[in-house]
Amino acid sequence: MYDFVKYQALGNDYLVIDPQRIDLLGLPSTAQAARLLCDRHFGVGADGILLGPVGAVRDGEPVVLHAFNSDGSVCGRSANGLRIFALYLSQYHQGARDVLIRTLAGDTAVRIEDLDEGIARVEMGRPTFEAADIPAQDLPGPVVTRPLDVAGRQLQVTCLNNGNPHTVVPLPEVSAALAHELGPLIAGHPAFPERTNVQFMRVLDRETVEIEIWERGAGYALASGSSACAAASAAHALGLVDHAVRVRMPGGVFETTIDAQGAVTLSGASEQVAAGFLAPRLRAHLGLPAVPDAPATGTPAPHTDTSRPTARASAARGTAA
Ligand SMILES: N[C@H](CCC[C@H](N)C(=O)O)C(=O)O
Repeated sequence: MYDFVKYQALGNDYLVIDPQRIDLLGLPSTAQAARLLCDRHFGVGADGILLGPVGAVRDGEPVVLHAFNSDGSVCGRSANGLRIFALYLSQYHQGARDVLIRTLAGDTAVRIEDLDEGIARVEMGRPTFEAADIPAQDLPGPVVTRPLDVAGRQLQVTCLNNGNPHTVVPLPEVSAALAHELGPLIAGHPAFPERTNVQFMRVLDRETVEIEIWERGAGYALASGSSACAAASAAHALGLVDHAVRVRMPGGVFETTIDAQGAVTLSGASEQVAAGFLAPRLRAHLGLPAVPDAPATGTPAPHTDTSRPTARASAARGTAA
């Protein structure tokens, strides 16, 4: 069993860690350990960690997943994380094509549509725009087109919660520079007591939006599943798009659908990019016990896992375009 398996979905990367191998929740500081593992200079590097399955996997019962952002904070529900975790289950745990995953934000159904291409669909349900549920304060709910002062600029924002909080800022032009400039100010704005993910959105036509993302707890992101869903939901609530919305991000394109009740699904590819072991010194630094099959000096350990992954998303960038 590996210490971690790394996946990416349009450039949004996650480490999947089996708690039986690395008991992150049992460490004195889970947040600190998650932060170090996600650190791109001193650790392995990722936008977040998917820790699961937590507890036994039983037929007919949801599989429990805990997720962390790269700053060590807890991530309620990650749409890419769920799709990646479903793929991981099918590659390493003989998971079914349809799986129900239990997150802190509730149970979510994921279907693997094409294992070879790594394509999975996640049912994100109906978001809430109510201020109390986002949570957002001093923005009377529903928070649709409300003014928000950000560093002397008055922006019109639409906020929602689809498992985690999002603030969508429709603008005539969006850019990575703008996301870096305003993203952290909105994510940490006092109006959002639990912080917020931020999407700067340009609506291109009734089926297409373009977003730049600043993720709560992870910063600038090339793509994000729940952000794509949030942008589609906000554009739909504003009457700017119809029921099938293509969301373009720097990392590529996701397809979303919104049903008559407002429930959102997202489909797209993800792929495994690496699997490996932590060096013994890093394990020790994290407070983890040594394991017999980890490579001691950087020499790869013999591969003992027979369930070799088969799925690869071909040309993940722009696959769903
Ligand atoms: N990348 C994730 C979203 C992470 C959300 C996280 N930043 C939080 O709000 O805790 C996704 O694909 O949905």
